[in-house]
Amino acid sequence: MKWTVSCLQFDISYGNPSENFKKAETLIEQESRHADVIVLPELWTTGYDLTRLDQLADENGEVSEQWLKKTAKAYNVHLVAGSFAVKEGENVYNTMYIADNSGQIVKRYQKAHLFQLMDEHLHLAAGNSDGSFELDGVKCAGLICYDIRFPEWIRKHTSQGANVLFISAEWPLPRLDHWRSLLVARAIENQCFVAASNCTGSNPDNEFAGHSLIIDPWGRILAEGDRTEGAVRAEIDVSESASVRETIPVFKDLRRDLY
Ligand SMILES: O=C(O)CCC(=O)C(=O)O
Repeated sequence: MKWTVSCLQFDISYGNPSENFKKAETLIEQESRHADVIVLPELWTTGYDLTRLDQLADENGEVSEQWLKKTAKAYNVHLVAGSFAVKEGENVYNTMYIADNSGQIVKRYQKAHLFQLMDEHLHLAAGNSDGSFELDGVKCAGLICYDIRFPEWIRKHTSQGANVLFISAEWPLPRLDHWRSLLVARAIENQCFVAASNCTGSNPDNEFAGHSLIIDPWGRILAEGDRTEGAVRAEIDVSESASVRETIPVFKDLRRDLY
């Protein structure tokens, strides 16, 4: 399977979902002329407006899901739609949605690792299930930002067969070097594609790094953004993941008896 994958990066308007929906839809409309799969950043409708998240969060994901189904179908594109603040009962979850190009929602993943440095644990609840899904018969996983610092969590998904990892983030500029190194490492050690979308711009507390990345299973960077808004796009041949896994059989050589 060959896909053209586009990671969108943009400056999120803080606490302003209607503005962000407009911006995302303009970019999706443009990029859907080229891409089979479009990836969006983390919490892109609200930004990190955590103290107001209780009011801004989407009750049971109703608005997000409706928007997603309509948009994926209208532009005939698979959407790894980044994450949304979704309220369920008393809790707000940092929730990623994936829809296929017919407008069906194929996955909902709630961020498992909350980032204490940005107070996520004070405003959000952590998810307890994994991010594995399939698109066009390709095994994939969708994970969020801080999750990439947990190689065991990523390995769980690639051990289940994921050949493509999609990452949505609001990764701050001061740790841009970590972002790049961790993503390249996750691609090399898991012998899979990584397509990672990160927002640009800033909010009252942070500047964000942009630098969305698409990396192949050998760890080569196929496309990388800078800090300007737009799309970072590359064609990927998903079968390359299996051939790298044959060349260096890391998964066969895992010592599951030792660790
Ligand atoms: O791990 C990091 O340095 C950044 C993580 C982060 O910003 C997040 O998970 O939202």
